[in-house]
Amino acid sequence: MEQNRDDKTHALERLAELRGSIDNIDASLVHLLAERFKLTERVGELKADHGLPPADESREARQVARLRELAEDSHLDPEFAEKFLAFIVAEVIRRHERIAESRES
Ligand SMILES: O=C(O)C(=O)C[C@]1(C(=O)O)C=C[C@@H](O)C=C1
Repeated sequence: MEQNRDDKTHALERLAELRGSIDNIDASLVHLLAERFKLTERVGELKADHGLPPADESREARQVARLRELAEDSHLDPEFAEKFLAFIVAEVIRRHERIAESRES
């Protein structure tokens, strides 16, 4: 009984420790994403100013191939890495389109 309580206390301590590290990683992800969106904002402005299309499928294909390889090397599911990139890129394209529209009006 006493042993069970010790085990559980230990497990809860370990859980809090792991969650602390997860929180740090989540913070890094948010910071990295914010930096990425700052850069893509500049890309969107450049594209709009020079009449370039918001999306570039050949660039995306190269990014997907590269990320899938990196994911495999890091033991991350490449399907997940691809979906994650697609989710971000879709939002970037939406923002590029908005910038282009605002230049037109
Ligand atoms: O590199 C570009 O041309 C971008 O607009 C950036 C970006 C990206 O988020 O990485 C977004 C849209 C394009 O289809 C390809 C890549």
